[in-house]
Amino acid sequence: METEPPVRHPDAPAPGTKLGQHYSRCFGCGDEQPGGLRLSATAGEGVSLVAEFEVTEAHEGAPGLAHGGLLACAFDEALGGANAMLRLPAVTGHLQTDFRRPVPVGTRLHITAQVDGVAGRKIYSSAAGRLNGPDGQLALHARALFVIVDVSHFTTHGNREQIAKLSWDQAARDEQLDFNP
Ligand SMILES: CCCCCCCCCC(=O)SCCNC(=O)CCNC(=O)[C@H](O)C(C)(C)COP(=O)(O)OP(=O)(O)OC[C@H]1O[C@@H](n2cnc3c(N)ncnc32)[C@H](O)[C@@H]1OP(=O)(O)O
Repeated sequence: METEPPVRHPDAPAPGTKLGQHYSRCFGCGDEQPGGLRLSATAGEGVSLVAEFEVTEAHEGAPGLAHGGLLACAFDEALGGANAMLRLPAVTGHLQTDFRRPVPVGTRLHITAQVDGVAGRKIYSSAAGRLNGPDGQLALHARALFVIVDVSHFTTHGNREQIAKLSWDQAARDEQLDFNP
């Protein structure tokens, strides 16, 4: 697949900027979602971000170990967040996760996510997850394809009332995402 290098949007949040939750009920980042991951993300260099979340008992699969599906969710969220550097609304088309090491409850999972290339509406991304910090043991690796969509994707298929409550302009002022409700 021929891709173009991703181009960081001139209005993308500066490296080091903490990205706010894009929707308070988002399972990945929202603070009003019981048992949610509450993943916090920071803009990285280029078209990338760094994200972290703490694995709790709410995220267990086997006793004391994270559920793989929830870990994949964290990667979906982090990889989706990297699209903020392009400032293009996009949804996950394909997500592939390699689970290399178990992730115990109490781990702070450190994720680096980046956009690798763009081909038309297709955004190709990858991410790595390490245990308890950027120098920790590699536990997961993921690749994803996001497809750029019009905002009408969300208003047509989603909850229009909830979407109307989102303050898109305020979000933009706060340098948060103004898409992917
Ligand atoms: C800080 C946080 C920031 C925000 C984080 C958000 C994280 C969460 C992100 C999500 O979880 S989004 C929710 C999960 N994803 C979805 O619900 C998407 C459901 N799927 C769809 O709505 C449609 O299938 C989709 C919009 C993805 C594509 O439909 P379209 O009719 O618009 O496009 P089309 O099917 O023509 O595909 C466009 C291109 O993408 C390709 N494509 C689409 N899906 C693909 C797929 N699954 N695998 C490979 N290629 C795929 C397709 O082949 C085509 O390639 P070409 O341009 O080369 O012809």
